[in-house]
Amino acid sequence: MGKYSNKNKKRKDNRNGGNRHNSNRHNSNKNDSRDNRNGPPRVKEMRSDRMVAYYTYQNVFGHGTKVSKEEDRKSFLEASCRPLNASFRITKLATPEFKEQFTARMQEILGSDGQITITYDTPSGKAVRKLKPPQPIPFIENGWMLDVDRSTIRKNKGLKSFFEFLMVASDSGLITRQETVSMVPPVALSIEPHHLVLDTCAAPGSKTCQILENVSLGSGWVMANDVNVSRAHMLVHQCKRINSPSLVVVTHAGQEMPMPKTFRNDGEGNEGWADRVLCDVPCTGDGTMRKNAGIFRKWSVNQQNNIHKIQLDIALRGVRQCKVGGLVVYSTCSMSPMENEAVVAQIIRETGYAVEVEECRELSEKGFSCRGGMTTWKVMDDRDATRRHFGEVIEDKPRFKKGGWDHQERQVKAGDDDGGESRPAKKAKVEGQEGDKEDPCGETKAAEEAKREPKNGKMSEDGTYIIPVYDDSPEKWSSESMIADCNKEGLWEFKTHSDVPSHLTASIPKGLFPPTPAEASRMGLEKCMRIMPQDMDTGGFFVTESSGGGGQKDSKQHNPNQEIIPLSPALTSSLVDFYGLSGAPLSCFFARTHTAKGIMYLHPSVLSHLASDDRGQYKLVHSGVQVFEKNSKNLSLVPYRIHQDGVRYAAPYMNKRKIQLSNRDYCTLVRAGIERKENQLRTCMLEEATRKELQGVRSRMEGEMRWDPRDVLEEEWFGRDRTKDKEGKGKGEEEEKEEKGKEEDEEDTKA
Ligand SMILES: C[S@@+](CC[C@H](N)C(=O)[O-])C[C@H]1O[C@@H](n2cnc3c(N)ncnc32)[C@H](O)[C@@H]1O
Repeated sequence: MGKYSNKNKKRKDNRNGGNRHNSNRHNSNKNDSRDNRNGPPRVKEMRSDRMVAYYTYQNVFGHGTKVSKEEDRKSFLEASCRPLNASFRITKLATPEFKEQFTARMQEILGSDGQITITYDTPSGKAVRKLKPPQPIPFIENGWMLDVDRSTIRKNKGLKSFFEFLMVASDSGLITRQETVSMVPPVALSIEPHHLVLDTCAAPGSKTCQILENVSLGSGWVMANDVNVSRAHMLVHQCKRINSPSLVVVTHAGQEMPMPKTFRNDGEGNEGWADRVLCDVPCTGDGTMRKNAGIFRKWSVNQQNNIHKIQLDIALRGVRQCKVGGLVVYSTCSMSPMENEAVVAQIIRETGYAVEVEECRELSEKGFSCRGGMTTWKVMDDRDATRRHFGEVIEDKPRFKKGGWDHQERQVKAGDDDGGESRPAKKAKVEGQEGDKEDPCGETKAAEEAKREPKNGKMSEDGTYIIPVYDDSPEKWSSESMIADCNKEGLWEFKTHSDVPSHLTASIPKGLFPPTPAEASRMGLEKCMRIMPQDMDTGGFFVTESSGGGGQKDSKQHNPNQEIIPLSPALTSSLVDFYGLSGAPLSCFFARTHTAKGIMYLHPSVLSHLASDDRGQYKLVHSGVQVFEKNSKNLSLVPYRIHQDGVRYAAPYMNKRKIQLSNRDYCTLVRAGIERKENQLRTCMLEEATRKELQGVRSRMEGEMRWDPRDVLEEEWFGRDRTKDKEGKGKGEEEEKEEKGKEEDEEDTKA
């Protein structure tokens, strides 16, 4: 009881704005968490005074909405502290029947209003809430939003069957669990089936999948890139659910994406190759605070300033790859103008206004609610970050004097980072400036660390979190007061670029500053789309659609790393003979290694694009869909067998080794497979009834093919009679049984 009272007291303090700078705050949260094992649930405050002071002074609250800035800030704080509701899309590739059945089943499980209740923690113990039915997302085709967050779906017993149902549908590739705002950029790209699309920062790949669904049914294709090789493999894994030959995955720094010769800017042409380019760039991610509660604590202005340059370079390279007249979408999950409007403004400047911000009608016509972009903002520096890094500053006067840096004030005294010795600070090593410059994981360190914080998904909206309250009196909204609040949090403004001390000009370049009124009137930044958490009950997000392309010189080259190996004529003709392939696009079949373990199929126009890469610049991570697989087992009957991933690209051309299974027989095979897997059995150990059914299927298959698949295949490929072989070696009964079991295993796998 005592512990609980303390927490209540703390809550009260916080509500009154007390204890803001308590350095033990995070430790006490840890204790809360420990106490929670036996006592009442933990109460945690979601608060970043620095972040609120910064966005208040940036005029983010009240911008682009009819609501007053006070109300807007309140609803922002209220929404930010609530766990993010889960959402998903039924993919474009799903049949209308599936969509119908899926929706009906989902509604059956979740029921109408109030059928399912969930239990959650409040400061006074457990409480129960009725779940509202899932709602369609009006601006996303087949998009659905649930009335519960992901973590609760996973953990709540009442939602177990729904969770399992979702997982099965998701594993089958027919639905994609994806955050609502993350579905927006692919829609803004207005992709048509014939489009060639470049996704510059693609991992883990939810947007790539969405794009791929749109081009997979046409002649278009997607090049998905990510600088981080292991994340690029995650992307391959994610996209495997779609199994499309229209995807190629490469790994490059987005700002150095190679440009094949045909499209190179050699002074004559200025054309790019992509119809659509998505630059969903790495960012500080403060819009994801509803998923990553730690964002509140780790939030930093310097991270935003530092990441601006890389975002700009990736976007400029994306623009260069885009055909003139194509569309480039730039997006982040950050709310900061430094990572958003400032990048867009600089793209426009650097391309000599060749790029124009477009209005995205497709979204606005479908009830999509967002705010326009900002046309002006404040450039600030987190002075506390410098102090935190070096230890206490001896002379605690304003250090950034107009026109320069006061060297006297760079003396620091003993601090954690300095080994206890007083010495001059290391040059320009300010938090986030070096180490955080390019984070291979796609997020700044703060965003990464924030993920390790407790998720707010565990909490409910009804009081478990304390929503921070700020003084809303008119004088608190005056410029002076807002600046004072920022300064108190260590944030200092640079009015112009000439105020920036020389050691900070790398992280605070001229391009970070807002446009002049004349520039702003030409830039159209108000057509950018700012999504605040309170607008549509989502995360925070920023999207800009712009037209135009070209405008940048081609630069660096990469080492050749080709992985596309044409098949030998002998291998091709044996495949053609064996499977009776007729009319198949054989030139699109290739291997990735010289041992040709897998035979892949890639869309012809992707192949021709890669062929135009005369210098072998593309570093390929993945290309095409596997159609055949080398059969390496001892008892192999078929040197190359059909691979499940690419069966639909080979089957239409096969005139041999193909039979039509009845639905009943198909179900028998699947059921036997499940039974075998669940009980970890071999086929010969299955229930008698199942074995009999399987025998029936086998004889019907053999009847349809008019030969025993095993004997004929073995004779064809190995020129020997299997029965004689067995007799000749005089195998024992046990050995034969074992072998038969293995063969049956293989047969089942093939089926
Ligand atoms: C915001 S995430 C992209 C999310 C992705 N578009 C999706 O929908 O799943 C940013 C990605 O950019 C990658 N990245 C970071 N720096 C990069 C760079 N210089 N060039 C290309 N990709 C980069 C990161 O590895 C990360 O996967």
